[in-house]
Amino acid sequence: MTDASATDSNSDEFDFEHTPETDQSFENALAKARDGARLTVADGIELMTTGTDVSGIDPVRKEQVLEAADRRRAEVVGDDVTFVANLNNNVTTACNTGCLFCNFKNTAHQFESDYEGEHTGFTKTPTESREIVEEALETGIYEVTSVSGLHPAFVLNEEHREILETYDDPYAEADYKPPAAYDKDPGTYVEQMRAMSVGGAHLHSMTPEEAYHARRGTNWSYEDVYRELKAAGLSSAPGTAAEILVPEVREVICPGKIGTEEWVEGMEGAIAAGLDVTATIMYGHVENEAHRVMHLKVIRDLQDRTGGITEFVPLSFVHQNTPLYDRGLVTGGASDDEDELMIAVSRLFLDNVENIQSSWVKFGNAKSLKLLNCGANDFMGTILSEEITKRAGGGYGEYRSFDDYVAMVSAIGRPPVERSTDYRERRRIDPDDGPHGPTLGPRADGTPMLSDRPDGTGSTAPADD
Ligand SMILES: C[S@@+](CC[C@H](N)C(=O)[O-])C[C@H]1O[C@@H](n2cnc3c(N)ncnc32)[C@H](O)[C@@H]1O
Ligand SMILES: Nc1c(NC[C@H](O)[C@H](O)[C@H](O)CO)[nH]c(=O)[nH]c1=O
Ligand SMILES: N[C@@H](Cc1ccc(O)cc1)C(=O)O
Ligand code: SF4
Repeated sequence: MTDASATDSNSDEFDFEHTPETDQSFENALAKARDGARLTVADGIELMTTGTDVSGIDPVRKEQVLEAADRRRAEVVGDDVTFVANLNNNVTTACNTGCLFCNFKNTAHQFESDYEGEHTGFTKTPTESREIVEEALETGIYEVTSVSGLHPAFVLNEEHREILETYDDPYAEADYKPPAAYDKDPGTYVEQMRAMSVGGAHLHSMTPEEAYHARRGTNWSYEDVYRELKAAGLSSAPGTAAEILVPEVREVICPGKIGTEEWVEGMEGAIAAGLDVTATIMYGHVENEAHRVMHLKVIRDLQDRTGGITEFVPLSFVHQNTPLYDRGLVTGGASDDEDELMIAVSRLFLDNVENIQSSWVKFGNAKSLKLLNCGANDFMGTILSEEITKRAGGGYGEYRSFDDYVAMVSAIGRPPVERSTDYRERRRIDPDDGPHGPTLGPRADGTPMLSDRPDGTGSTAPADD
């Protein structure tokens, strides 16, 4: 068996049980993919590696996989390229979980009132979150995505706080410290949900990891927690915190995070509470292709059981400023070939998930457009602000206007389509009838976004590539 692993990491060091080796042949796997047959994990590994019988990525085979995925995309969702008018609002960077791929967080002790050093993190009160959303609503956005660090003062509600305060040593036992210990109070999760679900905006928030934090130290079910959040204004939940849903990889990159089974339990709880969810994979670090496909299997099984996943988002690891890179555990992120195959095999393997996203914040304009021809059909959203990728060293900017979107999508000959978060509402945009602005939200009247940004940057996307 040759080394078919293409990941730019020192993965030999990890001595993983799962390696990209199969008894299947690439040709068989490709034939099954072309026929629309359900793929096994072995099939997926063959496609992801372009065959475990060859070393590295075979360019001819890669094109065959991409073509099969592009064709499947056209059959399943047609040619439309969808995107959403949204705002990203991260509430706090305080977090003690210590994931080694993450440079978004700042350890929470730095936020304590008596801390004397400097740090670059932030916490927003519910009132501040509301003001940020209110201001963004004026640009026509109709979705707020909010993911945050697990601040020790964050609790679901006052009842949760009372339970945590009964512990002898709440910080050691349940990562809880009262707001009085900190410079700034993030309030409760319920208060933040109420604050951000203003003006008819769709609130997309509370990853399974955040939901875990919102029930820590209690025996509450994920479903009950998500019900409470939904009653406070939550509309759907992001399936991040997934990273790679294989225990031997999580042990290396995020030993402090919930495990694979608990992530699945969290997602099922959200769906049982009546929320749509998304699902993600964060790849291109220490994992190999077998892990990537095993992850896809976890997602496909979850979708078979629930039908609750609206989209799948492959997030390519941004390595520059992360502990994984600093400590020499990886030497870079995924290659272009790996990004293309990740999107294509997601499309082919996830036969029960309609929408596959190409994320410009991770790939930049040129590559994310290419990926729309490798199996992806969704092109993310305007976001207006971005901290996670930026702090990790990503350089593709923090927003795209509708004019940017229409220009980019038209340039590859596909129809630009504005969508709601749940994909139920759609509007095809006439590229010749500009300037373009969102129309689906309560305050979205078609006025172009970002024409009067306070920093004067206007609506031009950064020239990233
Ligand atoms: C930063 S966390 C915030 C929400 C919450 N703390 C959690 O972990 O679910 C959101 C996601 O960002 C992604 N992320 C973090 N650092 C990244 C990096 N360097 N490259 C790519 N994605 C990253 C991970 O997939 C992570 O689950
Ligand atoms: N809403 C989407 C985002 N938002 C930005 C993220 O919250 C985040 O900052 C970053 O992606 C961290 O991994 N990003 C997407 O890639 N896709 C979305 O739909
Ligand atoms: N990792 C990102 C990206 C993302 C957000 C929302 C999604 O539905 C999908 C992906 C986040 O946690 O915010
Ligand atoms: S990924 Fe989330 S949980 Fe992990 S350190 Fe970053 S903010 Fe904290």
